[in-house]
Amino acid sequence: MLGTGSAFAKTYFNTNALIYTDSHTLMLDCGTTAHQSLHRLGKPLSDIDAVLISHIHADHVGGMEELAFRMKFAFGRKPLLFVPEPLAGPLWETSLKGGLLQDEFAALDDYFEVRLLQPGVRTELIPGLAAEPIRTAHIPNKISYSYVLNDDFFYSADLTFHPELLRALVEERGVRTIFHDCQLKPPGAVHTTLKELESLPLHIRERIRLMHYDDTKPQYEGKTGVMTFVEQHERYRF
Ligand SMILES: Nc1ccn([C@@H]2O[C@@H]3COP(=O)(O)O[C@H]3[C@H]2O)c(=O)n1
Ligand SMILES: [Zn+2]
Ligand SMILES: [Zn+2]
Repeated sequence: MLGTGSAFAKTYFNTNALIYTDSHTLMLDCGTTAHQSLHRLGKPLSDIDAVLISHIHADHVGGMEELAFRMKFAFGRKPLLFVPEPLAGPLWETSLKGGLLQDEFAALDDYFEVRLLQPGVRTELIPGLAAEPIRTAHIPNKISYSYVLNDDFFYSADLTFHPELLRALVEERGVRTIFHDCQLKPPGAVHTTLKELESLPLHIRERIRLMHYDDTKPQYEGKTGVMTFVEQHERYRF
């Protein structure tokens, strides 16, 4: 995990991840703190082959301009950009265009090898990594996706509580691990609260790990039962 913090956490980097396969490295969300986190890890940006985006908030896409510029002008290449089709237009028009537009560079594919994903469709992104975007509720009328990775790992990104989805993932689809955003103190508003997650049955809770938490997280350590915290700069196998 490049980070496990909430959007405004100061002691944790943004909840972004590096996913390693045998041959590639993919970044899952590239927020404002992503490059600082990579630097802290001693991980060169040139090691990144691909990026996958969940939604347009700075803690998830705020590092995309730096990624695009450095890849293009420092390394002379275009990383793969996997993005659900409905998000591709808004990603350029409402987020990246302001910084990246210059005469001859006027679209996402001037900076990235763009691969459009279809919501609800499982696609192999790179050898050994398949992703299915699931449109999930975060902020009313905001396009936002969670991902099922390799059929048995669910990454919520930012999600308001959706117990039926979690139940279906576990009971019908055999998802074994859920990395879920967790707002420690209510109200959740645009995220899922710890209290909401604690209301789930044990067989679901025991698959959940908590991420996207605020700076008060140390006060909750050891108090979240079977749902333990995901830690930044730790590696997890799935
Ligand atoms: N309607 C909204 C919109 C945003 N927010 C806060 O801003 C953050 C943006 O990044 P996030 O990780 O989605 O978390 C959001 C809320 O903290 C919020 O609390 N209510
Ligand atoms: Zn967020
Ligand atoms: Zn968000």
